[in-house]
Amino acid sequence: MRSRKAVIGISTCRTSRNGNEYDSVSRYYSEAVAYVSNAIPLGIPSLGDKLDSDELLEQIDGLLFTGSPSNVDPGHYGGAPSEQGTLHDPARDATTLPLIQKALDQKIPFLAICRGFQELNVALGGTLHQKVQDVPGKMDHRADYEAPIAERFALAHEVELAPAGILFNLIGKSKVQVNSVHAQGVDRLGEGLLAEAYAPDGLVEAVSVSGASAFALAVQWHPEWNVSDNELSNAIFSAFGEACRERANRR
Ligand SMILES: N[C@@H](CCC(=O)NCCCC(=O)O)C(=O)O
Repeated sequence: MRSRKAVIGISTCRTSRNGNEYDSVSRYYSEAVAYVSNAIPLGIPSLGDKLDSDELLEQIDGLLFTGSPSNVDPGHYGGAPSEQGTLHDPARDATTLPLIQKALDQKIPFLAICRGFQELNVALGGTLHQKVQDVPGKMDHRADYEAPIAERFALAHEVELAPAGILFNLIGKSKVQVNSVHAQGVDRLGEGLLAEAYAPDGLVEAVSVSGASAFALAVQWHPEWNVSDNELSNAIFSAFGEACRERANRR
């Protein structure tokens, strides 16, 4: 019997333009899912508790939680109120934070990237530095938003992969270069999260979920960018796609 392609739900960001509101996702995530994970990408509207997530999760084989310029509202982790003018996305928070816990409970494979990595940490009770660059001893992990996108997502610093971790086992290397487009970062790790990679300043840059029954990996950097030209990025989306395909062919 022909093996069925997996369907992978992708988080969306609520954005406003010309008085209208959109649920949007960057094409780089959709393309990485379609071309490297070899799956069907499907945007999940940020409908919060109006989304029938139980019904949705019965019809998909994996979840991708994407990056976003917006910040997780610090109210979700007991953080101080954000600086005036900070971009938030309450519709996205209300959709992804409960969905992450359901994915873990229902053993649905997921990959979380940048904001998605931070959402996983918060969903499991962890906290965030709101401005990593202002934390003594930490690097500035931001990118220049005025620069062309290829510069914004260029490789920026090294990360060290945890020995015998998921990422190390994917490529058999202990150090790799990654891009860096974030101002927030993990402060206290959420319950059950295992550090998979560290930046030179000690910031946790990737995690997995201890005892997870399905693929559950989150990275602070952007493997969807130049996914085919980067060994680790390609391995991440390939392994994620395989995990989702296995679920698809069990369903
Ligand atoms: N806003 C958070 C999360 C950062 C993040 O997801 N960056 C990727 C942005 C991609 C894009 O510009 O579309 C933080 O600053 O840490």
